[in-house]
Amino acid sequence: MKQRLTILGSTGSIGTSTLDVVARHPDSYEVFALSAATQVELMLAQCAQFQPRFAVMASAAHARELADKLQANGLATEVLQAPDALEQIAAHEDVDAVMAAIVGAAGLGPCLAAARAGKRLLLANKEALVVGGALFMDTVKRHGATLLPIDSEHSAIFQCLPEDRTTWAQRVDSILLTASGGPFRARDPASLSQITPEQACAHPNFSMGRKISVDSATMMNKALEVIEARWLFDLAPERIKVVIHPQQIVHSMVQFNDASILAQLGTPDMRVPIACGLAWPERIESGAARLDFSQLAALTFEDADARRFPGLHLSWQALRAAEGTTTVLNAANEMAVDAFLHRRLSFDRIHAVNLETLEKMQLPQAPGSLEDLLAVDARARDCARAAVQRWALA
Ligand SMILES: NC(=O)C1=CN([C@@H]2O[C@H](COP(=O)(O)OP(=O)(O)OC[C@H]3O[C@@H](n4cnc5c(N)ncnc54)[C@H](OP(=O)(O)O)[C@@H]3O)[C@@H](O)[C@H]2O)C=CC1
Ligand SMILES: CC(=O)[C@@H](O)[C@H](O)COP(=O)(O)O
Ligand SMILES: [Mn+2]
Repeated sequence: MKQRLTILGSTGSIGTSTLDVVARHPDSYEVFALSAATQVELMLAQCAQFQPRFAVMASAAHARELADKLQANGLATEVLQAPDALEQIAAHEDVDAVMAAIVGAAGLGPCLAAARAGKRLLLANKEALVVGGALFMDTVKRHGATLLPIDSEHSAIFQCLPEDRTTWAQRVDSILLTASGGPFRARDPASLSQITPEQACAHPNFSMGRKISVDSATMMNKALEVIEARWLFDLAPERIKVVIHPQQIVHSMVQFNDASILAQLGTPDMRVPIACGLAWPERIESGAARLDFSQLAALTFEDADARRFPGLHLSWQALRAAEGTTTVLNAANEMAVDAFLHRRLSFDRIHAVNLETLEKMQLPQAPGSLEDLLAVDARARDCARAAVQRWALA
């Protein structure tokens, strides 16, 4: 029986890598539904190749445009419109697994819908878990969903941890998330105000979407990954460490209480964690190049300089603060990065917007529901929008 897949965000970097792996295994996987925001032409091409039952677009206009093109090409895929349709294709009774590859908090609703339906949830969309936190993990557990990390560091940790989750806490001292340090790791911090979106999106090892690429450059990606790891592996923040490893051959490590360290290595190619998530506990061909140790110059490791990467430490700070603070941090960062990408804010002020939003946002009570979380997210975005305007003019 083939695994029937919904791919949320199929036209993005993770989405297209997922379809690359799926196309290598036509006897094991079939595409049930795809989703995108605005890329109609790419979605049309994906529908022609994989013939999904449904395709979802973010707006009525893009949905109509896709429907017309599908009809003109004699393709039977039915077009639906987000946001309701995203939850529909994530939870559909004819779906076995959902690849969560939408960028940002926008992916939280469909992720929770997949979890409530007890699906195999392949999570790349780290912001959904950063915002959802305890509610996300409780929903997975309560409905018997299977949550598999796709983020390369968290996939590495998952591959190194013992299968028996009940004994992790006693055997694991800490986990070490590796980080590239981004494209400006060795650059003079005084010159960061001049950085352009194109420079910030030039990641040293991976070709990724624009938002995560900027996050890697500020190391806010690693801050989000610390929060993601806290929830995925139920670890206290102080047991989650970060080490800069520019080559990104070691994708992260687990430090056990007998001083052993287990690590997962490989070429920096997202098709490896994607294949791992699709096939787990089996393994399938990912298409990634094999690591040739004779060609490896050196594997180096260094501390993350708090001066150069002030955003990284906001993760542990937010995890120790009032519940909902990580939702505020994520919302502020999404707004600041979007302003930077649209040239309304300089690169070196992304952190200032995040800091100011955290300082100004009051959290009277813990957000206990999705509605509460979305309300905190919306208020934080309003607060961050004002901070962007202030810092853009300063
Ligand atoms: N890229 C990578 O290597 C890695 C990515 N991740 C995580 O995976 C997620 C996806 O990243 P990536 O693939 O790089 O992102 P991209 O920006 O490349 O793709 C995002 C996808 O989501 C769609 N989308 C964007 N906004 C919305 C919205 N508001 N509602 C519905 N769909 C939307 C896009 O549609 P459209 O194409 O039409 O704009 C696209 O299909 C992120 O959370 C990222 O942090 C984690 C590890 C590595
Ligand atoms: C491929 C992946 O998982 C990204 O999160 C990438 O690792 C970015 O890494 P840095 O944030 O360490 O540059
Ligand atoms: Mn990562």
